[in-house]
Amino acid sequence: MEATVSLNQAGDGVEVVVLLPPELAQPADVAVEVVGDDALLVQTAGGDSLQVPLPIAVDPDTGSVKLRRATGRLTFRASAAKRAVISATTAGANGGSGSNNGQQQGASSGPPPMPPMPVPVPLPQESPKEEAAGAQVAATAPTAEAPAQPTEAAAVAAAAEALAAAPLLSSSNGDLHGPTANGSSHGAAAPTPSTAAAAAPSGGRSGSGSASGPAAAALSAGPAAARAPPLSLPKHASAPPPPPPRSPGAASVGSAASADDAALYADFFCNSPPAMPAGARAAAAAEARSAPTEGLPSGSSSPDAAASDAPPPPSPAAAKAAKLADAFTPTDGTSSRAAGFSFTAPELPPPPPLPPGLPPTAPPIDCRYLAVANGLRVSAHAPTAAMAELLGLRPAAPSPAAARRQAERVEAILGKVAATLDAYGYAVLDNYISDAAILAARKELSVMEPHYSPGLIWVGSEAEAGAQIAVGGVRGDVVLWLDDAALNATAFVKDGVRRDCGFMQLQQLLADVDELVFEGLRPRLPYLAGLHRRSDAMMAIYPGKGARFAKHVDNTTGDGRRLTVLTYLNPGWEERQGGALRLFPVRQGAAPVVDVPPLAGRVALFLSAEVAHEVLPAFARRHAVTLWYFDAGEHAAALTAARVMPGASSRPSAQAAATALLRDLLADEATSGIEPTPEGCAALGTRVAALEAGAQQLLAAVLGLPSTAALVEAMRALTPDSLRRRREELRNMGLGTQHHAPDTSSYMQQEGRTGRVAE
Ligand SMILES: O=C(O)CCC(=O)C(=O)O
Ligand SMILES: [Fe+2]
Repeated sequence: MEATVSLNQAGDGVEVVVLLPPELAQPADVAVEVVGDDALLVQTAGGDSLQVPLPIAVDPDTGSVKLRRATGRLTFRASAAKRAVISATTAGANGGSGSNNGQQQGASSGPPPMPPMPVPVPLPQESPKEEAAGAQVAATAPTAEAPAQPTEAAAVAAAAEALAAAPLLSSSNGDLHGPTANGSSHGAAAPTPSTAAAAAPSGGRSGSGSASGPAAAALSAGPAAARAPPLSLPKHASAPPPPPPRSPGAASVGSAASADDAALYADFFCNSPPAMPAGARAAAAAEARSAPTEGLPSGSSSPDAAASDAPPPPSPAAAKAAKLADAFTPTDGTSSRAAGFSFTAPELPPPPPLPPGLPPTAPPIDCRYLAVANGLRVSAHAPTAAMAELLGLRPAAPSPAAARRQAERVEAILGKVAATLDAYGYAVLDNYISDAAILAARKELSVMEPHYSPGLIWVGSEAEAGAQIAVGGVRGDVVLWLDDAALNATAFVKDGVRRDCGFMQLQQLLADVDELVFEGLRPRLPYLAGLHRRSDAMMAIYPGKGARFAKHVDNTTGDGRRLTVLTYLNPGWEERQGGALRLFPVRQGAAPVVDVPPLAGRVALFLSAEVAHEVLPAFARRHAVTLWYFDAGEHAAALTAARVMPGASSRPSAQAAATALLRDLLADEATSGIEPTPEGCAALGTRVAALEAGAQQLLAAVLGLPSTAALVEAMRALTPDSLRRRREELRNMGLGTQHHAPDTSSYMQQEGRTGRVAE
């Protein structure tokens, strides 16, 4: 890449022309960030990067960058509000030559600026959210097409207008650092049966489930300032404005990048700090300093303190130690879990009512600002980024003022997410994963798609007893469990054929979600204080054709899962394609049904034991990643219970026989071998009576019967009607049934009974 730079006529903007590599397909592949106060960092998803020094100092929060795909042209503008500052700085920086001359100033190597070429380029079929990106950037600051808007109202209006116009844009004015400025090392989860055989784990990353490779660590080594003190959740004060009345039926959360939410953009991108007068800011800073900081690891400081005192950054070893300590120590909370891991499943308190003043449906929260950091880290995995680092092309840490603003902005977004989850029991985050990261992860997964298997549901009356079976009418997806070994594999073997694979981008995506949960939310919400690990990643594809997942609650038996987190990987998803996640919130005063379309980059969070949900029929291929985060105490109790399970029923043959029978018993009438006729029921009774004892024990436990004798008797007494009813119940899986096995994998492994395909 090459760049030239020139000041515009008014002196409040800079035009940067970057020649992009010809193979660059779309603007989503380019991330641009203001670094320090006077440089742009341009990075492609392929790992190329270029630092462009600017002839003027600018404010990273109020500048914007625009990219035209057709011409590979970038325009950088500083906001009108900053003009005075810019002029003054420019005068100093350029020896008083002034900035209104329009002449080329800080040109680096490369050809002269290209004239604008308004050649539209057709969008690719699966286009990422270009419209949203366009609106976003336009809302950030004035551009050549949208002149400076001095007031908040005007900025909001510009945002709304831009949403309608949606030019071809993609860029970011963002923060190099994620929510807490590091790659997470959490998520080293117990293995779960994986359908992919991880044939050749990569040596360099052995033993680590973390996605934070060396390059990522280098890129994300930011100020610890991003770690904010726990929030006292502003349930009333931060209430977003009520949404406009909606048509009856389920509320739909739409997208945070819609005109309805222009206020959010204004909040985060137009009028972000420093909006407070200097005096008020100082007072707020003093107040923040005196505020209690419990929950913070020792040695960390508030954003303000970090910014003004600029403490030296901790050594990498110290930072790693602090992070590990933080990861495994509950950071807050009043229950016994705060002191360690209790071994009794904690009772969740009854859900509180929705605080007054909040809209019945939680508005989606725009997290693009955080996604910028994610996008940059994704590209950091490429070797060229490491090379840039070595050559000193990477910018130094941002200035203290810029770091403080970044931390404040991150804090505001995370605070909003925590407050929303707290108030509603669910939250929807938009644009948390960048388009580039989504596309990259999908590409990595595409090689595995033939190896997804039908999703299983867990049936059983207790956490420790039951079976996993596939019942298409209940759950129509196919899934691929990716554990640490699979995520680190470089090849897999299936049917004797070896194929290369690699999941760097996916690992980064998972690390970003882990970071959100463990470092963004756990310290802020007492009932998440005990989160200690998460499940393996469950990749799911609903193949279209109306595939769905019936209504259910994820954790009804105290299996340890506290938070369910879904990430959607569907560029260009349209509402008419269905496939919305339908939530059934239970908070008094909240909308009882909320539909969440599976838009790319969207992350939906909800409390696993509280919020029933289903996937509405999907009429296009729908990709999702599901992660469950475990509460340490409840999880330990569930694992202990699984370990003391009696022996006979745990034999593989017993499990297989019970599963086969259950599948027949509960499957669609069309696909089951058991007819709902008197003859069919009689045959069933005979079949159950002939099963091995272990299988009978399992079935009895699954169906909630006290003994194997009771099971045989119940099966003999089954009538066509009661069989139909039982099937119907399962299809409308309600609160009494869970569909995922509790994480008993350590037990399963001891017994050598993992479901792993070892080829
Ligand atoms: O994909 C979704 O939106 C939800 C899937 C789900 O409920 C589950 O896997 O438990
Ligand atoms: Fe679920």
